[in-house]
Amino acid sequence: MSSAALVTLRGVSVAYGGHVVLDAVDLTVERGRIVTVVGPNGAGKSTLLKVALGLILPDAGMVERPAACIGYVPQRLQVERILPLSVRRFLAMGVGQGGMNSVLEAGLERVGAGHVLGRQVADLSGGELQRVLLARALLRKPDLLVLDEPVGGVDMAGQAELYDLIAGVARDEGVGVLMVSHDLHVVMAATDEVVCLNRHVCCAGHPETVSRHPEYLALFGPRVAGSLAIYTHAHDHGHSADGSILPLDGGHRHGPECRHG
Ligand SMILES: Nc1ncnc2c1ncn2[C@@H]1O[C@H](COP(=O)(O)OP(=O)(O)OP(=O)(O)O)[C@@H](O)[C@H]1O
Repeated sequence: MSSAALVTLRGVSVAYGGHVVLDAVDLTVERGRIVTVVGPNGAGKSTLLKVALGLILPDAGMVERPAACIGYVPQRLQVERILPLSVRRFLAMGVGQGGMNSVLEAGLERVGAGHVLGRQVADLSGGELQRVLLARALLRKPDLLVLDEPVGGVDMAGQAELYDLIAGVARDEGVGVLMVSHDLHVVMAATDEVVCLNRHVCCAGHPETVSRHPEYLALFGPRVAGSLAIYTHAHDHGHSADGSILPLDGGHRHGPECRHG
């Protein structure tokens, strides 16, 4: 495993009741890199993220997770709708010590949701909730962000803003990002590597290369795939010529509060 790796999966397989949903999957997320997993419904994308997070143990293969702190935005939040829980409290629970109002407010401002601090989580719109979840993940100051369709329910302008924010966090703070997305058009512009998953890894690599791969074309069709190239652009994430990136200092720390500094 490279010294910049935050999480590495090798030969990971998962089956539910004898039904294989992940088959010999390899994946690495390095510091400062954005890896986006695409694939049809039921392809195993969320399962893959949960394996990377350690929430599901694989039936075969291995997972190494040297990331010190992980921020996770799940696909769906299981909030008890009748449980009174303010956004302020919800964010404070996520960051533990140091959850001062001003810090929480700044965290919300960053994702364009400064106005919801005093609201109840249950009353948020879908797009507002996604922004709050992203703010909560970022407030932890993670070195690895795991995002399962992070902009679901967010309007188009907001989606582009949030993907820009995610790209900035990777570029400027060296955070590694593992993300699932259906927003293929938008996501291509904020991705270093695309992993096309359909139980197994069909193809993986630079967005433009993947968008021309026969297996990718077979899955998504030439119409979707053809339009992707328009949205791809080169990245300047400060990688060295051989693609290697800054090494990560070790340490393995989980739990609600992993804010550094
Ligand atoms: N706990 C579980 N028990 C049994 N089957 C499961 C379980 N979780 C997921 N599955 C099945 O595993 C397969 C992969 O599910 P997963 O949620 O990983 O797919 P996905 O690619 O994220 O799908 P989507 O794009 O629809 O969110 C699906 O067929 C799903 O029904």
